[in-house]
Amino acid sequence: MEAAITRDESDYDSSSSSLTVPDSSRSWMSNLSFGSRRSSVSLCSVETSLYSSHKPHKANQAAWEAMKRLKRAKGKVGLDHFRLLRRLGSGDIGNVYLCQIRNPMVGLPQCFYAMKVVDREALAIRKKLQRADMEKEILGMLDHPFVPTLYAEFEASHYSCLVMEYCPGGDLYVARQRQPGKRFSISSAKFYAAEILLALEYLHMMGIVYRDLKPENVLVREDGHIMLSDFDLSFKCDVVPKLLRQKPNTEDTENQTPSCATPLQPVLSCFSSSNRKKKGSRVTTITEQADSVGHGVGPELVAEPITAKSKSFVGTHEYLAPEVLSGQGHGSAVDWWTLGVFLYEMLYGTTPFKGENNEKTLINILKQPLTFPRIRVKSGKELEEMVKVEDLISKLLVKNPKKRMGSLKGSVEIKRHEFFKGVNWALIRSVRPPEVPSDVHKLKSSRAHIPKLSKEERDAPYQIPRHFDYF
Ligand SMILES: Nc1ncnc2c1ncn2[C@@H]1O[C@H](COP(=O)(O)OP(=O)(O)OP(=O)(O)O)[C@@H](O)[C@H]1O
Repeated sequence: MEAAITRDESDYDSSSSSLTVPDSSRSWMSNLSFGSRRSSVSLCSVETSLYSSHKPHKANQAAWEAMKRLKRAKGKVGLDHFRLLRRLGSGDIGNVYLCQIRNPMVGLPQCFYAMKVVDREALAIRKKLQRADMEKEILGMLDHPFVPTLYAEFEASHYSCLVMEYCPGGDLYVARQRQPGKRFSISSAKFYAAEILLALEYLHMMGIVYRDLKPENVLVREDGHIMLSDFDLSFKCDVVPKLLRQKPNTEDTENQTPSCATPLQPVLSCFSSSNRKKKGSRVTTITEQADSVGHGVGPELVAEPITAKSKSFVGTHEYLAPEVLSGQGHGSAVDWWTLGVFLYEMLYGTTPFKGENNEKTLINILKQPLTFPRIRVKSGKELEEMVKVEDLISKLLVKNPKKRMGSLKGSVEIKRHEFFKGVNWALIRSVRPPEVPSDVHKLKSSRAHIPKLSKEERDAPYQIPRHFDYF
């Protein structure tokens, strides 16, 4: 139960405290609550939207098809076209609602969407508008099975609305509470960590440093696979893919000295050509292609924004990397640190440097050596797996970012670790996940469980004045 802090010095333009709250009255959409769990806060910079209507990964999805048809029929999508069903959650910058298209498309199933609604005026007062704009810009660029699809975006009055893929399975923080001893099994933790690793790999290739990995931000989709959410703390940078030549059969990635070959020309792409030309999206390869070179002995493709630097103090206390705390500048290696903290929390039910209070947690992150609690294992096989995962976590939680696993060659180094041996990276999205949300069918067939908003709110939500209670 921890709130996060933010100080901002480089990629964002304001140094205002993240916990400053305007004294204001707003409508239903601003009815935000704070501090339900560990939350994260910061500010970020505005750039033009890269929203793309070309989403190859969603080509056969009914929700995407319905949205395309709606756009074709109406010309422009707006709030009037949606029926809001209930609030799914709220965070530091907005509320998220479950919604449906008002008039279902003939021949298509009625689909659910998640609509994130941000009060632009309120955020401007709190100097957090740029965070919302950054999130919108980043979401518009994404097209990957483990990150959200932005189906539509529009403004309504002073609200900004993002219509995204809906995840009915909740988040991994809640899922962890359901596990025996509030800990995931090693195989479940491996599955989730592997999918997150692929999502981070994709983001890094797109020049996006995520910065806010924590179980609360890993949502579970209808099919049980994961979706990273919440991109308002992310930052964008340029990244140029490189081919690293390496000696054959070099298993120990830490001791390799890569030599940089000529930067790879951006010729392979799973992204739209319009995106490719824009700042921050010069990376041009697909995950599977990176996989295939990552396991061979030939040159390795590396698309890691190694030189990207930010000095913003952002994230969630227990997940902050040492270099974020020291304020000397941080880059994509923060995501590999957070992957280590995430794996630790999944397996041990707590984070590795948690102190009695936030201040002590931060000191521990900087000074305390990593230790692992003893947990009972049921078999020799499990013990073996435990040894491997602890080795991986130790390599991810190296305090010096330059020596951290992944900092040099990105995800390929981590994917090759013994713990992930046997993971079929290219086909992981076809593997049966540890849990598949069981109530999805109930949710679909029984509308009685869903609506929580009054008719008045649903019909004209932004006109209803309500108390503004951020905290
Ligand atoms: N696509 C989705 N499907 C289902 N629920 C979602 C979805 N997106 C967000 N939520 C729910 O809404 C909550 C708030 O969303 P989100 O974290 O994006 O808001 P935020 O204001 O950016 O939060 P933060 O304070 O962490 O930055 C989430 O914790 C989650 O429970």
